Amino acid sequence: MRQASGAPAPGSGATIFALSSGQGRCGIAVIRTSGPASGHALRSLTAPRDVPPPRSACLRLLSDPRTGEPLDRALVLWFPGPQSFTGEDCAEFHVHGGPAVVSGVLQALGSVPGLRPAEAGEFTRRAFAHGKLSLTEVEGLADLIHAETEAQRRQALRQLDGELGHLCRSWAETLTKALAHVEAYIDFGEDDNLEEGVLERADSEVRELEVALGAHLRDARRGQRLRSGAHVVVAGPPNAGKSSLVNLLSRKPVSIVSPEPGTTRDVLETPVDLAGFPALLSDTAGLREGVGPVEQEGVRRARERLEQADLILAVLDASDLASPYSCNFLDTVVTPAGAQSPNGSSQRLLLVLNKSDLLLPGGPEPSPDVPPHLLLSCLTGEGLDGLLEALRKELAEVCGDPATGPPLLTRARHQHHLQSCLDALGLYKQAKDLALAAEALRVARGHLTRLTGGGGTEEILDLIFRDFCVGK
Ligand SMILES: Nc1nc2c(ncn2[C@@H]2O[C@H](COP(=O)(O)OP(=O)(O)OP(=O)(O)O)[C@@H](O)[C@H]2O)c(=O)[nH]1
Ligand SMILES: [K+]
Ligand SMILES: [Mg+2]
Repeated sequence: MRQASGAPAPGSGATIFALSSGQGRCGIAVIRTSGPASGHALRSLTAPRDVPPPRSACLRLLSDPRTGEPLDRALVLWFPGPQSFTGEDCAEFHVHGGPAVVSGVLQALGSVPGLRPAEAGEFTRRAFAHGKLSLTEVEGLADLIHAETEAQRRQALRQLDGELGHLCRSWAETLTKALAHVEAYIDFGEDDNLEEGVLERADSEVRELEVALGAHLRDARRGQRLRSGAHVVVAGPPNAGKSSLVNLLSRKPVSIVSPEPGTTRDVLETPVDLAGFPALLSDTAGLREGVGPVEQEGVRRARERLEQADLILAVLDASDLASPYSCNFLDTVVTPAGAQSPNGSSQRLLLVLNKSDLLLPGGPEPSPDVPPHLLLSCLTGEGLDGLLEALRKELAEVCGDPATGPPLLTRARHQHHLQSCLDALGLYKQAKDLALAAEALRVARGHLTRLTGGGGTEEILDLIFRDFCVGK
């Protein structure tokens, strides 16, 4: 059973209607209604004037109830509540997608007593209010509508399927059990009939939960990257072909390419779908010292951007590996990235040797002492498939792979509640008496419940539903 939210949908009672498919000329447009007058609206617009059997499409003539003027011949569907998306009586009109038909049907619906146009996200908000969707599922639905890459779509579908919600509810159950043990001890502590070791059991449940929450919080950055894009920074010495690579990966001429070293100076950012993952790709100035002030500023910005990168795409000219610029780049960027930092993490980096077309066919390996790398020619496109496959693997690490990994925390809100839950568990461990310990467990459980939407405040609901379009 899902948790129904405490908050009723604003204005529930009215029957709402909206165009649910996209705006503009299209083959079929879907208009839907939700609320108690849906059946009446169906009967008012259609001939014959009966509601069709539940959940099956029927062809009907639609006409304006005020004038009797025919509007369209359309498929209509009847979803009596509670077995509908919102949980209320719903009707759908699948009309021909011309603007005149759509506006005619919308105006006709507006003339039916008890009907009014829906606000943004109002259908979903009603579904939430009737316990059809939890808050994390609502967020999954919003993400699904906005998903632009395959990985985002998978992640959103998993969240819509309720995975994160299930996990939170199972964690909340663990806390309920621990709380029951503590309360039993408070009530019957002196009683001989009480099983041995109840408090120890509560302690060990809390410890296991702390480990699970900690692991998810460490993963939180990945879920957010998957929602908003990983930062991939293309860097290398001048003229290595960085801008050529950015243009190749983004499939458009984002950056100026020229034989002149020092062409790119500013950091140029472009959002791209990289092997199914969302990324923000940055082109940067070629790294070299001893040049004019403008280029030097470009180099400073490039270095700054490198520090913030989730993944560095390091580019060298395969035919120019022995040059001082190439050697310096290997020493100052590529080699340090491979080394582990004191906190155990290492900077992710893919090394690409570009301009492979300039190497002699069948010639020797360009440089056996260069760290692991991929060969590529931006000119001929050779090696691009291998690079995309390598990027897919790296980005699956950076963003988390929605095909296999645990459900990700995609929003700061999720992270906040899990962290607060963990903080409350810390208070449980320090509690000086059992009453305080029990209270800490209640606070911890409250955060898990709020994550899935139980007792959500109006402001949070407004924030989440604001992302939706009208008709959803
Ligand atoms: N033969 C060959 N030439 C390439 C290849 N990729 C890029 N070039 C050429 O190399 C030159 C430099 O390319 P850019 O993409 O401007 O290099 P960059 O690293 O962005 O250069 P800066 O912004 O000046 O640091 C241009 O003349 C490109 O046409 C390649 O795969 N093979
Ligand atoms: K150049
Ligand atoms: Mg460039």
